[in-house]
Formats: sequence, structure tokens, C-alpha cells
Amino acid sequence: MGVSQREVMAALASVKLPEGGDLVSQDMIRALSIDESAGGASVRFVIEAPTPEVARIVAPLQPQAEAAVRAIAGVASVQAVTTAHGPAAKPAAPAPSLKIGQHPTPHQGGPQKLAGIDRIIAIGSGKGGVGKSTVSSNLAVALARQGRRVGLLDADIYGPSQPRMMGVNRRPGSPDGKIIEPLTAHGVTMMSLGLMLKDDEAVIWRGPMIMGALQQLLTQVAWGQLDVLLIDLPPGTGDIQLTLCQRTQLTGAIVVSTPQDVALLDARKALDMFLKLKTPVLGLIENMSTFCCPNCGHETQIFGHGGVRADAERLDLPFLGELPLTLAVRQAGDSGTPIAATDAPEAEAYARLAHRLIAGGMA
Ligand SMILES: Nc1ncnc2c1ncn2[C@@H]1O[C@H](COP(=O)(O)OP(=O)(O)OP(=O)(O)O)[C@@H](O)[C@H]1O
Repeated sequence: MGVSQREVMAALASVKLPEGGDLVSQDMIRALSIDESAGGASVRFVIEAPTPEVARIVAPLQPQAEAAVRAIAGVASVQAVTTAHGPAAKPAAPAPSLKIGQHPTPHQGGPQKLAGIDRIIAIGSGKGGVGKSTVSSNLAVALARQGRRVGLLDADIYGPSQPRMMGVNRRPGSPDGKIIEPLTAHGVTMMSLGLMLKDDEAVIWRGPMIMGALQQLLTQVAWGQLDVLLIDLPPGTGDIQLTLCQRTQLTGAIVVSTPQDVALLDARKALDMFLKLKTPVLGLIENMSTFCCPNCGHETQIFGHGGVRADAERLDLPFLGELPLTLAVRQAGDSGTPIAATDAPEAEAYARLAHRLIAGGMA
């Protein structure tokens, strides 16, 4: 069997950048080609840095990247080039002066469309910690791998976790102090309030400030042309959910829950909220459905099993699938490379979910 693109990308993901993330999570790999011949595979790729300044930092890592690919069984030769995309930044470019967290501007009329964005899907849950952010990041990556132009907005303003899960920690630029340039990771255009805050800085805002911040993240970020924008909501049924559903034309919402009764109780409240706000519910996902012991293979249903499917049937809503609880999913999220970006068996469930949404015209 030949050398696959996935194997090469996985090897390149092992090359860490000094400022955080790696060559793949920072979306620097271009023009990857693998030519198989009798003597083995010749692999070529370009490391494209966003600016000449970053290229100077990344260039010394090229030998390490080549060595990582050369170590893959079946690779005979590796050729890489480091280039910079775009002109050199002006010296001492002003730091974004954009102030996130202002009062919302008055709004008239019903929910608005966002220019350039074809579909918007909100991903919510009733209870916290059920895996809504994990599902959002993995689904975004799985959709991008299937060729969709995907954006991911971390609207979990009190506990933004997407920067860590997607492996980005650069502060987004804002050359004019108004428009925020989103970052790219694993083929996904992303933005999170977490990228604008210092580590460990808490957000202590009242409702209007939160709504203002959400409005800024939706309208001041240069999202570009997207097939779908996924919005990772905070848990519960608060200001963010209300503002989003009332102001923005959503394609629909997906609700994530574990099968545990206490999670289901809260998930039903989230569903009720979406129904009351007339946001179509695209379906329910059961996360942490079963746990398969990596040592002995024994399956345990830690949080129960099947409760989300039963609720979907009872409410006549689509059941979008079950996702297992595995160590690999947690580790992948913590390392900044969602499991859906890898060849691990767990990636398959996200690929199926992405395929289902694309086939249904939802993504
Ligand atoms: N299927 C899974 N297998 C293993 N670990 C998982 C899985 N889903 C989520 N986790 C882990 O559970 C924790 C909580 O997940 P996550 O942050 O995605 O939940 P959340 O619902 O977004 O939480 P919050 O309420 O904080 O927004 C994380 O450490 C994550 O890595």
C-alpha cells in the first residue's frame, strides 16, 4: 500500500511552532504531492507562512518537517520549500485596537443573513461539559475535509475552548481596528473571544455586553465566503442563544447531549428554547454514548445509552448519531488536533455526520 496524504499530514503535525500549534494546525502546508514509484514514494510540499516574518521563524523547521515525512514507511525522498504568503508586514503594525465587549447597536427587523455565509448552524446543549465544543470542532474539520468552506465561531464567551481544541493561540489581526481577520486551523476559518483575551482572564459582563460581543464576532470578523458557519454556543438557554436566534438567520440548531438523565433534562430545555424561538432543530447527537476500554476492549455505557435517540423519536426530530467516549478524542482535543483531522477510527463517525449534513443540504 502506498503512502497516504493523511500519513504525511500526521507527520507534519508533529512539527511544533515556537508560538504554539504546528505546521498543519496553522494551515501552512500547500501543494502536497505524493508520487509512487517502484523505489518508494517521492513526497513534495510547500510550507507557506502567512508573512515573511513568520517564514523566517518557520524556515529553520523545514529540515525537521522533511525528516518527519522521511520517517514514514515507504517514503523514498522528500522535497520541501518554505515560502511566505503576502507582503511583509509594515514595521510595528498596530495591535488590533478593536475593543470586544461593547453594547450592541440597536437592531430593527427580524433575523438577518450574514453576507457571504450560505448556512449557519448553532451547536447547543442544555448541560455543560457534554462535548458540544468537541463536536463543533470535529464536525467543522470533518466538513472541511469533505471540501466545504467552513467557519467556526466560538460563542462560548464565558468559557471559550476552541483555541485550545483547534490548536491556535495567535491574536487575530485587525489592520484597521474594525475588521478582525479570523485565523485558520485544520482547513477551518475560526474565531473565538478566547483569542482576544489574555490567558486566565475572566469575562465578567452583563447581558448587553455579551450581546455586543456576539454581534461583533458575527459582523466584524472577515469570514469571507463560507458554505457553512458552525457556532459553538455556551451551555444553557441564556442571552447568547436568545440574541443569536432572534437576530441571525440560522439554518438550524444541533443539540448535543450525553445519554445521562440529568443531561437529557437540560437538553429538552434547550430543544424547547429553539422550538419557541422558531429555530429549526436539525437533529440531536448522543455524545459519550459508550466507552470502549483501550486495554481490554470491554464496552461500558458510563452515562447510559440510547436516551438521546429515544428523545429524538419522541419529539419527531432527526437523530444524527452516537459518538463514543474515548481517550483518543479527549487527547486529540487537548492537543489542538481534533480527532476528525486524523486517521483514527473515531474520525469516521464525524465524517459520517458531515456527509449526512452535506447530503441533506444543511452544510
Ligand atoms: N466523545 C468524547 N470522548 C472523550 N472525551 C470527550 C468526548 N467528548 C468530550 N470529551 C471531553 O470532555 C470534556 C468536555 O467536552 P467539551 O468541552 O467539548 O464540552 P462542552 O459541552 O463544550 O463544555 P462547556 O459546557 O464547557 O462548553 C473535554 O475535556 C473533552 O475533551
